[in-house]
Amino acid sequence: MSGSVNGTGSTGDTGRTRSAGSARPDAVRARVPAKVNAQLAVGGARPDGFHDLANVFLAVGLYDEVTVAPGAPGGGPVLTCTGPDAAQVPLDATNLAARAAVALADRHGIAPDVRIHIAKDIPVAGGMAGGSADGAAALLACDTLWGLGTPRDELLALCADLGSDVPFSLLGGAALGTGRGEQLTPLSVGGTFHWVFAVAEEGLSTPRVFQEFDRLTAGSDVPPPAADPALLAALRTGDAPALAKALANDLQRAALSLRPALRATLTAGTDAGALAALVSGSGPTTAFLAADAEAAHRVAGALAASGTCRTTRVAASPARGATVVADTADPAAGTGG
Ligand SMILES: C[C@](O)(CO)[C@H](O)COP(=O)(O)OP(=O)(O)OC[C@H]1O[C@@H](n2ccc(N)nc2=O)[C@H](O)[C@@H]1O
Ligand SMILES: Nc1ncnc2c1ncn2[C@@H]1O[C@H](COP(=O)(O)OP(=O)(O)OP(=O)(O)O)[C@@H](O)[C@H]1O
Repeated sequence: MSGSVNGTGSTGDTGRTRSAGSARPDAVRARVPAKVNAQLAVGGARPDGFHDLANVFLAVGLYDEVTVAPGAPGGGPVLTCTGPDAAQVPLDATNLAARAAVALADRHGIAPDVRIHIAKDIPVAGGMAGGSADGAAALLACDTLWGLGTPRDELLALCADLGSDVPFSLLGGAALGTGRGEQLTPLSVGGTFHWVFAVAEEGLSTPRVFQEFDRLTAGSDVPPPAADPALLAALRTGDAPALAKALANDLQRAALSLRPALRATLTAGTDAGALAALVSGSGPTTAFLAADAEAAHRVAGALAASGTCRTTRVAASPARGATVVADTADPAAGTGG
């Protein structure tokens, strides 16, 4: 699939365009992980429509790869995407990877003429920050392609403008997100956690799930969100059974209200021996913490056989944030996917 996006500053606006350096690579590929929310504490709706969060992000080893290469002058970002869910990925200006390229180019006064290929392995609209991941990866890859050397804190600020989950996709590892989730404090993780993800037949819209949260909590006192010290200690010590006890997602009730069938998936995973089961972020992907890698594969097999999900994935955490994995020196870094 491919699509053309005419981004800001891409239509021959030479007054704002400068050469961004000489020794630039022909193509740059960045790898970026999905996330699971070990804790998602949600406060009441703010005047701007967002919700304050205490969001304990954990990057998991399921990856998209975003490759960028110079595009036709004046053409703006042109997108292609491959992978099992590629048909659900928009290839126009709304794609977070295209928005990231345009935002970075605008910041530096250059033209966002770039070909962007997304090799998508993260489930789409699954509460695993797949679009956010592509935004962070495209930002990093374009920064390298264009030789800009944008400081890390500026990249993180650009990420925050793109979406609440995007800064964490750049950072990776584990972090507490406050504000709307974009203000990050890195957390230490003392071991490897093994997860199974059950991917649902159809995605859920994140704004729709927050709306349902508001509907379900209307008239009740929503306490200010706070990170659970027991959960942070479990992460720090790499204690899977303790983490299992502390996992919590305030959006779970809303996701289950919109998609009651997810209850059967959660039950199938715990019946199969998962230490804990919860909805991942806004869902509908469900996440299962397993005692070790072998147990994770057992739980995945049982979930697949249960008929309560479309597919299952096994992944470990923590994982590195968006990382450049290849540039022009690697001929495999082309955009053909
Ligand atoms: C559910 C999570 O994935 C948990 O990590 C995130 O909070 C969602 O992050 P995201 O997809 O990057 O969301 P954004 O693109 O920033 O916002 C999409 C929509 O989700 C709702 N939203 C998002 C984040 C937040 N803290 N409060 C909200 O109410 C708003 O309706 C917003 O318009
Ligand atoms: N690069 C992208 N990949 C996937 N979806 C994208 C992308 N850019 C924009 N979108 C749009 O974003 C919507 C949400 O997709 P995404 O995979 O990011 O959901 P999500 O994982 O539930 O997000 P989050 O966990 O951050 O709330 C999709 O339905 C799609 O229309």
